[in-house]
Amino acid sequence: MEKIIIKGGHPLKGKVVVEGSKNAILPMQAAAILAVQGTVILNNVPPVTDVRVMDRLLQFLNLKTAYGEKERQLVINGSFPLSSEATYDYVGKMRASLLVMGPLLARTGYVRIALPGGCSIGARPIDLHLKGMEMLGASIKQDAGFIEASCNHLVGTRIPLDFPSVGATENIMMAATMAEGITTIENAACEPEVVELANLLNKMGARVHGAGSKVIRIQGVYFLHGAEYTVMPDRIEAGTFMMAAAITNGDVIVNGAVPEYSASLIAKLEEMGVTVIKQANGIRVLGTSVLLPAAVKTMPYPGFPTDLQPQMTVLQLLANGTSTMEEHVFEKRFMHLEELRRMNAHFQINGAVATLLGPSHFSGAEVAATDLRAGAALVLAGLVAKGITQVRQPDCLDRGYFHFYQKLQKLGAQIDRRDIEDQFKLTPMNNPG
Ligand SMILES: CC(=O)N[C@H]1[C@@H](OP(=O)(O)OP(=O)(O)OC[C@H]2O[C@@H](n3ccc(=O)[nH]c3=O)[C@H](O)[C@@H]2O)O[C@H](CO)[C@@H](O)[C@@H]1O
Ligand SMILES: C=C(OP(=O)(O)O)C(=O)O
Repeated sequence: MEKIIIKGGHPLKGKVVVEGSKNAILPMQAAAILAVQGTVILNNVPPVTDVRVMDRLLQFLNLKTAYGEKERQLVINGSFPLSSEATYDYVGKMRASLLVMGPLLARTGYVRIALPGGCSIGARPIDLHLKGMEMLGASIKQDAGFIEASCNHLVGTRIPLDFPSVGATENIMMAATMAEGITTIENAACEPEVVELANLLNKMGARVHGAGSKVIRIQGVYFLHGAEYTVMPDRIEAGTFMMAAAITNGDVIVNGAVPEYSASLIAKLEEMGVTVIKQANGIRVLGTSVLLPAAVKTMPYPGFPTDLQPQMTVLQLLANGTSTMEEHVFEKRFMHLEELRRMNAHFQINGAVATLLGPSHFSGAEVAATDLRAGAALVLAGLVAKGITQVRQPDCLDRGYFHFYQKLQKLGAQIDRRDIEDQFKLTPMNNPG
């Protein structure tokens, strides 16, 4: 069984380079479905698992994809007749597979996609995606674990979202690029990754206006073509390293981190006594021996990102006093805290609010990563824990971090990833003895 093993107590020092944003790349890969001519070339694409799963799904749909001549370059050619079915093999592995729905519907008029289930951070319904497709004129059927959407052609309309869902905004935006007339998405998600997708779509010939604001207006066009795009740096990876520097009382330059995208995190770090210096190509973070408590609420952008919530709770647990974390995006995103309890964390959870009773003195323990960011939080805790921490299910981290432990090693962390034999094995039921 693979584990990440960490010996805590080493301040991080040096420079780390941030990869391209996973959450920007995934919808861009899906957007390549819309290009009936030419290729979509994406630069700054790390080979994290989620990107590879989306790549396999595109191949399954009959797009031709390849890593390009340049490092971290992905080339996608969708100018072939496409298949329109995404099976549970893909959707079950990664919820973002749902992002092929809008583009496939726009391009082929039909899509059959397995229903994504809930996951370890929440139920994650897809009603807003479906409502958007329906309002554009698709008829939706649900049967045998699949959603089927079909249309003669899509027609632009006004689509108010009950919640500024990132995925629904992206899916509807992609579907609307080739709809007849104008689509207006109201209460749209304002995340930088949505802006990135709009920029790529516009390079492909779409007419998307207002991305990054609450109202996005899409004027439909007849067809989209290939384009080349360099993806923005991953603000969640950047934030994770900024917090790793802060908790270890380190001094780290996070190269590629964009202050504007990390503004809510920077504000909280400064409130907690951490020094944050904005530089030309990144952000330098200098830790402190005493972290101050803080109250944090996750919110859609530009609020504090839910994808940095588990990592932030580690800082709050270490702070000198009581902090609170309110999770307003996903209803089950405190599972990492139960794992941190094994490491001596003290907290109470009441619905969406976690009260973090600092200062916790972490002691190394064996813990399990329940999802990507939970895994990152456990590794961060391991960096400051007394003794050895072992994090099970490290493949969760591979979904969105490339060379995570190697980058920490380079910054001076005592960390490794090893295959350790499982001592507990049951004989299969059908083969007793
Ligand atoms: C691949 C990707 O970009 N993933 C990000 C994306 O996920 P994702 O796009 O899935 O997140 P959403 O913004 O859609 O979800 C936010 C909230 O809206 C709810 N909801 C969403 C859709 C819907 O049809 N109905 C509904 O109720 C969800 O259950 C959740 O409670 O944004 C999240 C919020 O910033 C991030 O944590 C994820 O890392
Ligand atoms: C929740 C995340 O991703 P996804 O939406 O793909 O599950 C994440 O990146 O933290």
